[in-house]
Amino acid sequence: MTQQPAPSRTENLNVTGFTPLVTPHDLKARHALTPAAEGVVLQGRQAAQDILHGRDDRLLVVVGPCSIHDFDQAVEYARKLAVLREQVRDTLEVQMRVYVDKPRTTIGWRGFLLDPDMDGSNDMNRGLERTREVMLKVTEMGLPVATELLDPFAPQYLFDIVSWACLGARTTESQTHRAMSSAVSAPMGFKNGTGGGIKLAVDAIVAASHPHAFFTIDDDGRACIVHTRGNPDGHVILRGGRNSPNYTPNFVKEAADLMTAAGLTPAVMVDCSHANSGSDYTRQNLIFRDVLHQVQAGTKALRGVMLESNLNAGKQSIPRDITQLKAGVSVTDACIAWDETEKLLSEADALLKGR
Ligand SMILES: O=C[C@H](O)[C@H](O)COP(=O)(O)O
Ligand SMILES: C=C(OP(=O)(O)O)C(=O)O
Repeated sequence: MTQQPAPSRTENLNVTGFTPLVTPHDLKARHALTPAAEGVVLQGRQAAQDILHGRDDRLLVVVGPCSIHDFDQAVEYARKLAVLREQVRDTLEVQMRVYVDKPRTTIGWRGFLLDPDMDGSNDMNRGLERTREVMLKVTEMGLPVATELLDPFAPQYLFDIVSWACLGARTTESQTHRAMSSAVSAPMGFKNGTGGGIKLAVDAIVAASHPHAFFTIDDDGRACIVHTRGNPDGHVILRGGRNSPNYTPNFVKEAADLMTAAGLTPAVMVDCSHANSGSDYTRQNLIFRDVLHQVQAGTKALRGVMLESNLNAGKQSIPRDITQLKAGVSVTDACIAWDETEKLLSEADALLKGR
């Protein structure tokens, strides 16, 4: 039940209501991590850590929809990706983008976690429930879950299921998000800023690798101070900037050099979408192939690649009547289709086997 704020002349002037949220404990009790799912989470984290620290020379591939908006379609995608993951596992560690909390340039739909009914009702209790269910389902198929860390309380509800996480271009410089990253149990990628700044991503990795204390909630939903150890598994994600893409060898070297200068093991992932593709999904394959050639040429710092992919290609705007949505098509950034995804990952596998 949403409650109106108490009348005051100085606070809550722009607040229209407070709705209680389920506690992390209750949600996890209803949708518990099974031993099989826990095994997948731990193996996914270990594989990503080994790749990022150079103990495993496979390529970490974070691939999947720009955003999840339909439970069944996400599961259908995961079913296909789980099969492909097994086929290419000698050369690629494939993890699925299960992105549910979307940062926006200005305004727009905020994702399955915050508005699962896509109608502005913002039923976040249902969003938490459905997100936990979909993440568990994907993991139980043997597929590690990769996601973006955005809402400050969301990790308490979901991150026991996450194998890899990242800070997006709009939050890499945020103190709150850097401190939150220091608590995350999974390896974390840090995107360069929307302006193209790579140094700020390296600064974020350094910040997140140190202990912090910050405001959050505990498992019982009580406000608390959390004290963290620091996250030792940070890496840079090059996603392009306002003025140019940044997937080419000179930018990969710049990122690696900045990491080395900061005392970090150089570890770089290239995002084939966003400003690297100029948001044109038909260009993702060009960037992906360029990354493969850099890896093949021996660029050790290049350890990962990200693709935005869905069942079907392109994107659609969200219609007023959501029953009119086209199945398997992104409602945020445009994605490559499943067939192209399968082709690109198989091609990468064949190429890297020949190394
Ligand atoms: O990946 C998604 C988008 O690039 C990011 O969330 C910003 O989206 P917007 O510019 O459509 O708001
Ligand atoms: C929002 C995303 O990317 P970026 O932060 O690079 O815009 C994303 O990967 O979904």
